[in-house]
Amino acid sequence: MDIIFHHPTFNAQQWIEGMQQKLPEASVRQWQPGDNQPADYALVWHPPVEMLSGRQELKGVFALGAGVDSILSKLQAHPEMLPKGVPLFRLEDTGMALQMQEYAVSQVLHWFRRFDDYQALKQQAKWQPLDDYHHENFTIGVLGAGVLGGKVAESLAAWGFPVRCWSRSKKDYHGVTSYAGAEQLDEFLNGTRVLINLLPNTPQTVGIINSQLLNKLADGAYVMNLARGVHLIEDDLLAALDSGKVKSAMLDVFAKEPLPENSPLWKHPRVAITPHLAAVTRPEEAMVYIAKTIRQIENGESPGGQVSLDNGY
Ligand SMILES: NC(=O)C1=CN([C@@H]2O[C@H](COP(=O)(O)OP(=O)(O)OC[C@H]3O[C@@H](n4cnc5c(N)ncnc54)[C@H](OP(=O)(O)O)[C@@H]3O)[C@@H](O)[C@H]2O)C=CC1
Ligand SMILES: O=C(O)C(=O)CO
Repeated sequence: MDIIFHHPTFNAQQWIEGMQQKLPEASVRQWQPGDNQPADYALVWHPPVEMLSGRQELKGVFALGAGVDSILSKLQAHPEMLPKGVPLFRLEDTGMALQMQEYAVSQVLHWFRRFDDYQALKQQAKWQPLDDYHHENFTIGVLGAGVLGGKVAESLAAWGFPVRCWSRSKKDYHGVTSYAGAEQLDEFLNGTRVLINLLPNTPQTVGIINSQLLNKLADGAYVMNLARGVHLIEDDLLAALDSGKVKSAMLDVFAKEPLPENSPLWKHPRVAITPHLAAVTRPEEAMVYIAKTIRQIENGESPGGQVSLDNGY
């Protein structure tokens, strides 16, 4: 079995040795330009077109992340990159759900306990107890209720918040009210105080967090974007912050990354920023998952994690 690997920043040696150890029968190599020797599987992130083009012999391509938008958009321009019938897999959880839970829970508690307000008061050397917020007025809405969104929603429900989620199909997550489809989006938004985005980037979800949507949230809402920058119209968020409709935002992803130095988001006192690291690929967990999936394919089983090219995620 031959496996080729390409990632612009990961330590290739670590991946080659790790995969080799998990699949001793495999021969794993870092793909180099000009290498068109046969391969059974490809592990990739931002793959060059020529790495995958015409490789009809592949039994599977593994994206080394959860979101496959960058690969799918490249495929639009270069359909030959994924020969017909070759399945594309992505990482399902592999340690990312826990990271997303840590990120979301810590920030929700930060807002709920009004640490943002106390930080602002501290700047003015003001000792001033504020009114408590109450769980019943702190409804959390998670846009996108898949592998990551579902777990984030459940972890917040465990803290006693009313939690709802929105997805294409109905869900049955513990302590979480499920809304599904475009026809239930308004109902989902109505009363949502904290909006957390964990949708995939698809033609249906681009620009979904815009002024129309923000205006449907509860007054003084909070917005957390953990999915993709293109989901959020940054100017609309800034307008909603300035009008007071949105009280604060925590953003991990941006329309342009790295976020340009002249972006007004950097200086906004009620916007917090992290550089796209809400959940990163954990090599060990990812390799265990990929090796397990390869074994399932080799045994003629149908593994999970296959991307639907029709749905775009
Ligand atoms: N900031 C970061 O560091 C990271 C960001 N991400 C981002 O998080 C995203 C989510 O990951 P993951 O949870 O694994 O993805 P999943 O595919 O498991 O979940 C996607 C969810 O979105 C829902 N959805 C998709 N399209 C629509 C639509 N048009 N209307 C309503 N709901 C929709 C799906 O509904 P249904 O369940 O019904 O299909 C599903 O619940 C990734 O695509 C990636 O962009 C991921 C990792 C790290
Ligand atoms: O896995 C993903 O989709 C990511 O965004 C990782 O940073």
